[in-house]
Amino acid sequence: MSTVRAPASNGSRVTKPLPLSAEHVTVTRGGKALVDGVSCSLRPGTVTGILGPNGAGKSTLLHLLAGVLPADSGTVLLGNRPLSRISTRERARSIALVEQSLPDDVAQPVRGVVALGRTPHRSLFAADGPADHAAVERALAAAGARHLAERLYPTLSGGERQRVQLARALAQEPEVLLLDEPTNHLDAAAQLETLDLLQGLAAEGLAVAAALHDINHAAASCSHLLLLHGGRVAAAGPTEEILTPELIRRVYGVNAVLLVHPATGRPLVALSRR
Ligand SMILES: Nc1ncnc2c1ncn2[C@@H]1O[C@H](COP(=O)(O)OP(=O)(O)OP(=O)(O)O)[C@@H](O)[C@H]1O
Repeated sequence: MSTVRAPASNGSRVTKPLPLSAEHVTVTRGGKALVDGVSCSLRPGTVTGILGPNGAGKSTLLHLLAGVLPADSGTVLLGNRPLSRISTRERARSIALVEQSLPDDVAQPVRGVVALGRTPHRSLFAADGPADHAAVERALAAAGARHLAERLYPTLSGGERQRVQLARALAQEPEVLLLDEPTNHLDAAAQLETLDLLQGLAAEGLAVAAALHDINHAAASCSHLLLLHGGRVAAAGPTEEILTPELIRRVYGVNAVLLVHPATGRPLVALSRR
């Protein structure tokens, strides 16, 4: 992937990025709370790792934060405005979501798929303008997908589709980037590149949150963690303050030894069943 070019690098954003926060949000299905009274805040300049075992509520929380799933109770706020009172189009100019399951029925060349990210910035029937083309090229480069631009999307591998969906989200030029398991499908080098990209985007002012299964990916690259367990917040805060063997044992039911990565100085977790 090439050097990060932040979505704001064209100078088009003049307003200060806004935090996205959830206040006591709950979603219930069939009498079960999938997300149960969760409060959290994603601040500009941070990368929050959303962790938790299978079924903990990570994807559901991301959908709530993206505004694609309404809460049964509680509120999601962009700045101080409830997301429920912001139009879909305006919301899509501020918040981008990269889903866990990647669409496979998009019979378009990759550049066209990435250009879908420009939809909220264009008037209804207008063609893409020079600013749209530039944003698409920047996004392709940042996501390491420029070499795929002429390919037909359905012919791509899972990892290649992952990069393209990330590029589509970047082309949206969001203030808040939400990702559901963004390192899924990716090889080791591409995983690290993606995590670096997320840190780079945060450094340039975005609020980034990613649901992750790899605790070491989160420990290495997230400034903040939100651990979910049974739909509730088990712990939240700066990574180095809250990541402890006790917390990992409580949430995942496995033993952990907390080390320091010899090359990066970041926390490194060695897991074992006993
Ligand atoms: N529409 C639904 N109706 C009933 N239960 C649902 C529905 N959608 C999700 N669930 C359940 O809600 C819980 C939380 O799901 P969610 O996908 O948010 O978890 P997750 O932490 O992202 O899991 P994973 O790590 O496996 O992707 C799971 O137990 C899931 O089976």
